[in-house]
Amino acid sequence: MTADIIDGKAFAATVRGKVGEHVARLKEQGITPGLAVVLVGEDPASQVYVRNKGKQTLEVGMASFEHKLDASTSEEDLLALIEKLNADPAVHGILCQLPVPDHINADKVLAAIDPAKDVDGFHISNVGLLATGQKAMVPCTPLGCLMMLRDKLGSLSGLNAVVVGRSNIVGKPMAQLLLRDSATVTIAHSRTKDIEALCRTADIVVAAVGRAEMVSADWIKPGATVIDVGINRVPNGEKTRLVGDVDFASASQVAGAITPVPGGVGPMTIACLLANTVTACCRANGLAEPEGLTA
Ligand SMILES: Nc1nc(=O)c2c([nH]1)NC[C@@H]1CN(c3ccc(C(=O)N[C@@H](CCC(=O)O)C(=O)O)cc3)C=[N+]21
Repeated sequence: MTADIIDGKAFAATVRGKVGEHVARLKEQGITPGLAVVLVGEDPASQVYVRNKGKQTLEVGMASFEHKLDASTSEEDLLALIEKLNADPAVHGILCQLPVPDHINADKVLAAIDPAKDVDGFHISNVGLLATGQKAMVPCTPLGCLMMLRDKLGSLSGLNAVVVGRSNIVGKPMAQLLLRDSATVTIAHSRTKDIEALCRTADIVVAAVGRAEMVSADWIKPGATVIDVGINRVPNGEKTRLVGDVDFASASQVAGAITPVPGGVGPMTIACLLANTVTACCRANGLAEPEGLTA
């Protein structure tokens, strides 16, 4: 059997289409959603992201505010910029690219962002709201994964889900979202005993460990749905290529459905960032939330 390939690129285009329609409606009322992205230094993964994001923000009709700061920028100056963006009524979403340089405390930066403008969903207020089942801003990557899972499987109720990876950005919020959809959720990580056997019990595997091609066919239950969050650049002759945390060639022989890298979760992450910005804008203006774009 070979798996269905979940086309994240096409799915993301559909999400962006919906975002664009909402933006057009907001503009008729004199409101233009605005997204501010702050990038400190020159992390290569972040640069890829910023490049794609800036283009797509404008394509859906939103305002884009990019702040590229030198790697030597002080924490104080960064916090001052965030305060300015918090107070700016044209800015509905603020994202500070992670990682930030070592001399800046990332937790402090995330805590400074107005939770209502926190389109990354990383502020502890939003983390707590999500964990307690209240209205939150939901992190973009897990939100994109959830949209693809719901689209593929319909209901997730009662399914066994294993999330490989326990990061604050992906693993933990992904587990919260799966739990909210009534899946039976296990979070696996580097200390998990017999991780392969555990994964083989899963109807849904979400791989978010940051290790190239770690999850192979013998980790996968036949017919399972596999979501690959990994973005790993590996040598490929003279050049490099992008691979996920899943060994796609082998896993796709066993899985029922699988996301590719590139073209899977990555494009959905950016689409969900745009979706979150529209959601934040609607909430800020006391308007109904955009349908089909929230968790
Ligand atoms: N505060 C914050 N929030 C983030 O969400 C965040 C961040 N910081 N820092 C960096 C990482 C990285 N990230 C990516 C998102 C999409 C692609 C993406 O679109 N990837 C394409 C491939 C791009 C290529 O060809 O290189 C794909 O998977 O198809 C990549 C990387 C978001 N991040």
